[in-house]
Amino acid sequence: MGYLVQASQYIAYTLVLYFILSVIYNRYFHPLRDYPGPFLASTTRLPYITAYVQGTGPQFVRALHDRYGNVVRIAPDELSFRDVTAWMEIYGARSSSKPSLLKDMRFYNVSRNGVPNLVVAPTDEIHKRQRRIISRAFSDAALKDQEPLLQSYVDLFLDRLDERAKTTNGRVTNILEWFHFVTFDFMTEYIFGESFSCLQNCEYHPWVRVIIDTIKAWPVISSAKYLPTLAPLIQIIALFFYRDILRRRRESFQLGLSKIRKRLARQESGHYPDFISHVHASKKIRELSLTQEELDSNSSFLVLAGSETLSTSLSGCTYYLLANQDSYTKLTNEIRQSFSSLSEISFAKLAQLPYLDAVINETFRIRPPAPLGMPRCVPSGGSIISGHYIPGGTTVSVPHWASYRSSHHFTDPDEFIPERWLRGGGERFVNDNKDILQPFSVGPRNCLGRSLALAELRLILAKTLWKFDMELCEGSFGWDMKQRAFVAWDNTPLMDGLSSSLGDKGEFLSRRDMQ
Ligand code: HEM
Repeated sequence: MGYLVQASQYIAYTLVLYFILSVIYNRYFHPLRDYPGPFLASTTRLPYITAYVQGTGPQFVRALHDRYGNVVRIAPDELSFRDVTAWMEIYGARSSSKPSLLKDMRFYNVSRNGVPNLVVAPTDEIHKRQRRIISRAFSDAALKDQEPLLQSYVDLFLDRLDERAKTTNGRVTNILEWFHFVTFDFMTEYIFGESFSCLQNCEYHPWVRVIIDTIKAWPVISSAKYLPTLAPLIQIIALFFYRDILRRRRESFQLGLSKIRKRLARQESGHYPDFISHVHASKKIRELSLTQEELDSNSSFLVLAGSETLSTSLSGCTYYLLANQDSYTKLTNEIRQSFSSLSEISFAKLAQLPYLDAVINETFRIRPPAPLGMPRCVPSGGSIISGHYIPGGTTVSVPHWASYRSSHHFTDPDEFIPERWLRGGGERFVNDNKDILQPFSVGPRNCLGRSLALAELRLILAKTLWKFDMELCEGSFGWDMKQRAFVAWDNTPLMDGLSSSLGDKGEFLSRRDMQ
């Protein structure tokens, strides 16, 4: 017994000594010692991790930039850059002699089967091969094929909302859920060849639910990688708090596998070419193929990447429009004056509505779907970023939310003002640094679904605003301030119990009087 007590004392002393020595090293001897940053964040990961786990990472990084300037040390081995030039220097393509900056895998997670999908492809070679195949399913030509499928889901979404509005006498609970239903239904049909029928059943499919729930477990999984000495302890805590989510995640991955295999067993797609038909077509090109395991890990990732980001953007757009009546009136006028029936609304025509795009851009700025910086590792030999020499091994990023909410880049950064994106939008905004806004990132690993995302956002938003009048219920004002941000926003009311979340108290809808 005494031996055990003595042993644990030694372990505790060793850990304390290790901690003190690493603090001294990080502050006075580390290659990043001269970069500005607060003492604690520069010497330990704890402030960063605490903010990340609490869902306040973006605010943490913004506060540090506001205090220390455009380059700040947010953790002992990590710098955050708030400069336009840093976008290309960190994420841009580099010459063949200079390898690109790889992703910091402490932040990212591989899929359940352990096989890297596109977003975590470990080398440029694997990434390039996977991207060439998968990009065929998200090309401009593919977008044309996607339109009728998406239109049919958006029409079902409107019908369902209409029924709901009538049966609840003009009140619908939680519009966010409905955005989840339509975006996940479309994406599961496109990727798996069959939808999970959330709209049909007016409820979440368990697969969709677990994908959304898992978002808040990510920081805890990452913490174990950031703090390897505490990893066993963190894993025990994670198992305790997230046991149910982790179990459901295992099951949902299996369901994803069975869906994709079922689709593969069918040679033909349904009415429209889907993801698998594009992947099959690429097999005709020599040396282009995905292994079965790569296909498995990519398909689940694509559904998440193509749905959660969109429901976040749609709920953000809806909230900011309803909280800013001027913008809401301008946009509904633009849409209702441009189309005399729902069936006229198309991808091509929507791309010509300037105020609609201004609203979408302003929502990306004020509430980017990916709120944090996407961290990259500087290769050995170092790199020049924003005019500074950055030693190899440093993690670097441009933080979306913190950069877009900076008064260094935008006039009245916390105000929702779509006019700043319009040509001739006003003297006030001539100095806005618009190039800093890169919600889809830049370079060879930028978002593959950008065109689909924009088309889908325009279509769902425009059709909804054309058909319905909407108003925000009293309790939903300030919804945006109450959301936690992890790798994505944790904006599901049921999950985090924020009863004042958008729509949770009955957010809108009276049917627009069309007759
Ligand atoms: C508003 C909507 C969206 C936003 C803001 C967004 C944003 C992003 C960002 C910032 C990245 C880079 C991630 C990183 O550097 O680690 C990314 C990657 C990616 N996104 Fe999106 N995304 C959106 C919608 C979509 C859609 C609809 C799809 C379609 C499935 C999609 C598919 C992808 C893929 C496949 C990647 C990985 C690309 C690669 O690594 O080569 N995204 N997205």
